[in-house]
Amino acid sequence: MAGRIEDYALIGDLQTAALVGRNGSIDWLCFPRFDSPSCFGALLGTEEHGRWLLAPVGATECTSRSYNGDNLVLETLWETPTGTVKVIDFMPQRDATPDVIRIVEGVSGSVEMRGEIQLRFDYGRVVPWVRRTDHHRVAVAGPDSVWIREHPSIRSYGKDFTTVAEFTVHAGDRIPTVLSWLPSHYTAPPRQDAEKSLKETLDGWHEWAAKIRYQGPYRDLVTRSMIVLKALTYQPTGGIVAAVTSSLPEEIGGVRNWDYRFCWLRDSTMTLSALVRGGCIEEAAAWRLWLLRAVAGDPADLQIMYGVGGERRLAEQIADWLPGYEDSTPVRFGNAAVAQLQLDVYGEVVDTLHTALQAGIPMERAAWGLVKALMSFLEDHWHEPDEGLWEVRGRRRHFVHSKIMCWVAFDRALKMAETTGLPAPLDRWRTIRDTIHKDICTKGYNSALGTFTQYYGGKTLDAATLFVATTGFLPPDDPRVVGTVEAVRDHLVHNGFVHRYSTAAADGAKAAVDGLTGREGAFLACSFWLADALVAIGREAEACALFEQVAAISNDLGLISEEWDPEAKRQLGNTPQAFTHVALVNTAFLLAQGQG
Ligand SMILES: OC[C@H]1O[C@H](O[C@H]2O[C@H](CO)[C@@H](O)[C@H](O)[C@H]2O)[C@H](O)[C@@H](O)[C@@H]1O
Repeated sequence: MAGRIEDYALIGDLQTAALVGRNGSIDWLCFPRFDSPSCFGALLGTEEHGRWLLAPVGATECTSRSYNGDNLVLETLWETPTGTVKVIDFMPQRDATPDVIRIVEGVSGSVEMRGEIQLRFDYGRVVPWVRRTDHHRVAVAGPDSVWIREHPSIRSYGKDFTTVAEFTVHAGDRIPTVLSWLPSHYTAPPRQDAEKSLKETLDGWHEWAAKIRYQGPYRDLVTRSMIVLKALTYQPTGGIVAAVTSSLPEEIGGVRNWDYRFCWLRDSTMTLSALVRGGCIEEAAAWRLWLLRAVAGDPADLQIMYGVGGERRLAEQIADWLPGYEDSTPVRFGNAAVAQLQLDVYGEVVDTLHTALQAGIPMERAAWGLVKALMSFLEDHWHEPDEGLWEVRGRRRHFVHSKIMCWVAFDRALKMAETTGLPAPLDRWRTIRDTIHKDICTKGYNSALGTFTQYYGGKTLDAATLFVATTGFLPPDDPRVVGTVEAVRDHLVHNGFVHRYSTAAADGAKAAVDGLTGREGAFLACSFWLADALVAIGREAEACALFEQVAAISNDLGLISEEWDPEAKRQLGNTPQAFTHVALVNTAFLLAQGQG
């Protein structure tokens, strides 16, 4: 059975990632890309769906674990009655093949170790044929092959479609196992020197993390979040995935299970802004090139998300052979939200291009051409109902947040045109910006309730309306802004955590606004957004207390998923999620500014 979501550690090579449990089991790994089918999928089922256990014989949980500094090299320690052992897990920067390397280090005494490698390709469905060569065990099925190279001191044998390894580690020993993926028609992968790879991996992360500039009281949290955001970046293209997992539930046992291994324009633009804020400029330049390639074509065909290579077809499928995380079904691969209209993404893209310009990345012609094409599309469509940033699966509505972000798109496009002198229909854009503003203030604000609402004419709330306080849409001391911040704080907070909206049916409707059954946890990014809004309206102390309370639920390694169950007190949803880590970084920077 899979562990709790917060039990998992992340290792990755900037093209894919693996999750390692506190019991020493790698329960999630997709080769060769983030969005490839898994070969270890126990996270969404049982060990029969693939995993790699490496732990002392009879051990359940480790004694402690940590990253070896500002990197993704995981060190898991077990203290046993006969001795102490450390397992060092990492994925080296990609060369010819993607690899996972596990080095067992004897710290004191001697410890009996056991490894169990159960490879199950195609999301746990395919049991490969395994054979032995001179130096490897090779597992092959269909397009995939995995090559396992063990240290000579490891005795391994096949049993019940599992490669079992048994060995003793003594103080001072370092015993590596290297697992590499190759397309199945290739011959053996190049031989990896595990210790050399470890040093290169540590050096690579050290060099990258040295760029991070944050001066404030939350250094460790911010640095870990920035490393997570970097790990979610697909290095060959600059695309950024929303999380490394699929179908970790937003409600245990519920249906709200989605695949996040894609590049949402919303999530990736927010990630970019956080990376730029933290001093990582190169990633912004790479992402902009990714964006220009991904969206090339008719602006009317712009999608709200793409594959890491810019792929457009991300069809949603149900994996009915997988029992799901703690029986949460259906398990989905692909994401039907790809076909939705979400008008906010225009604002997020243009806002991020504006942030990049302010950070010194010049606006070249192709990027400005994109801005103009986006604005031209938005001119004709801003007034339409859409599915909004929460990607509702109910009917389209005039979501207030979507409209605010349309206003942001025109506002930032104008700012860029004004500062660069680039050609633009300035008067027309100003007129539309002001028309949108008036539309929102007339139809999206409920004066009886004293707050902006979730959608035009409704009475329900939405934490995304907090953006009225932080985008410059209205001055922060405007009573409508203060009223909205207070309404969210008073009505969407449960046990100290902010829900994005209510999942109960309201406004006389039979179904919930999101069209889904069940409920969900508190959406963690929204708690940080509330903290940002509190800072905007001058309530720093309240913001700081909220930030610290929310940040405290990150796991022992500083990782956070999408949601939090405020009653069961456990993480929910896909992990680690860019949205949450981005929001944490932004709030930490904001609070540091106030304290500086
Ligand atoms: O709540 C229903 C929707 O949930 C997912 O979307 C959420 O995650 C996205 C990626 O982080 C984020 O951009 C979005 O704002 C969130 O609501 C799911 O991907 C959707 O298919 C689903 O309808």
